[in-house]
Amino acid sequence: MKPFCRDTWVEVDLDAIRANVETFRRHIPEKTEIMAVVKADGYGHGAVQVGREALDAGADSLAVAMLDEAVVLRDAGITAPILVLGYTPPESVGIASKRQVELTAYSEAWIREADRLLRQDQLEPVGIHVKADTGMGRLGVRTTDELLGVVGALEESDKLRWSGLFTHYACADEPDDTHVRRQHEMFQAFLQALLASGRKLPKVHCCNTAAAIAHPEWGYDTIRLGIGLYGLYPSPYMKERADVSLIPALSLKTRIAHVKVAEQPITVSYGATYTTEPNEQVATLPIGYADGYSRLLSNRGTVLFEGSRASIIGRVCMDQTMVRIESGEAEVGDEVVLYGRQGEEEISLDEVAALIGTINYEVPCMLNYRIPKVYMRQGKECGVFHPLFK
Ligand SMILES: Cc1ncc(COP(=O)(O)O)cc1O
Repeated sequence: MKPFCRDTWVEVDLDAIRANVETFRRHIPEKTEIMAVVKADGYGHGAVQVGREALDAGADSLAVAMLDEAVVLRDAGITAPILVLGYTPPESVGIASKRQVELTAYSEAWIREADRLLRQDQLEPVGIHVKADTGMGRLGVRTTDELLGVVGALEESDKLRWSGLFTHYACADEPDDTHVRRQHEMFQAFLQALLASGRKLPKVHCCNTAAAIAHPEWGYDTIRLGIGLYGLYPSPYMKERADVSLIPALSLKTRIAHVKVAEQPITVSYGATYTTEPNEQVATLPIGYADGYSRLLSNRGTVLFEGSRASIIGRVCMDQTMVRIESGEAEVGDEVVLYGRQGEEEISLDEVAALIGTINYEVPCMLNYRIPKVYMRQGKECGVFHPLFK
């Protein structure tokens, strides 16, 4: 008995996750570790399941965006090092201490407040990765003086351990490498300033997927592997370079809920924006924009039925989508692929992203709590997780 009642599901191929980790393991220097980035519920693939698979496949640590995501991983029994990449309010530092999760910091005031709270509550020390803003314009120290001030404040605290130093590249996935090289030079200058001050460096990291592909020699102590872990390339340019061969891990599937043949023309969906030709086969699929399947695909997207494309007709609804079956006889219960492969055909996340005017990162992240995740290994189901029932 399936643990879910609507025949729409995400399928995650854990063999692909494993293969992608192994691909990057071979691509980067032997001394460089892999930090698997599983924020945003594993880019929509399931943070716990993907995190476990990545660690088992050779990743050394995990990274998330916020402390809450780290707590979910700890509650699931994951004991590997976890770094929170984003901002954590200082009043939450006690949770990081109790769950032994490392945090990102870049402000002296934050360091001093976090130190005060940890001392006040007599809690265990917390590992801190100092972030440098070398050109992302998001979080981080921007000058050597700021950096030395933050590191100095950490050294004065016996409740905060200086565990890392990192930066994030804004344009590593672009053909023109001027910006990323300028960022890397600035990061190297920060490292030199710290060494010149007589300090030993903690764990140093700067590479996201794109930088890891294009500049594996910049790996330092670890890369932060996000989109590549899921078998997706950071940009069309990076896909063309093809320095590494990645296997997409996610498919989105459903089963036909209703079929009709419109002998006479009928209009389809809200706004009656589509009128059928005589005798068109119209199938209704139990998925809509409330699942994170974009309404921008209305009258534009396609799905796969019996290995062929079927066009989305009319507007994508909150819970349902209609398609025109172009070949074959559709029946209720027949499987349809919305993202992924069926036979020789494939609807990639890159294609869907281009259709709706975004990047491949966003497409799986949009899929939400209403869609259960089915995990596959060697072509067989090995687990199901339904956020609705957790
Ligand atoms: C700070 C930080 N680091 C790393 C990543 C992963 O990037 P990719 O998904 O492009 O690999 C994201 C991020 O926000």
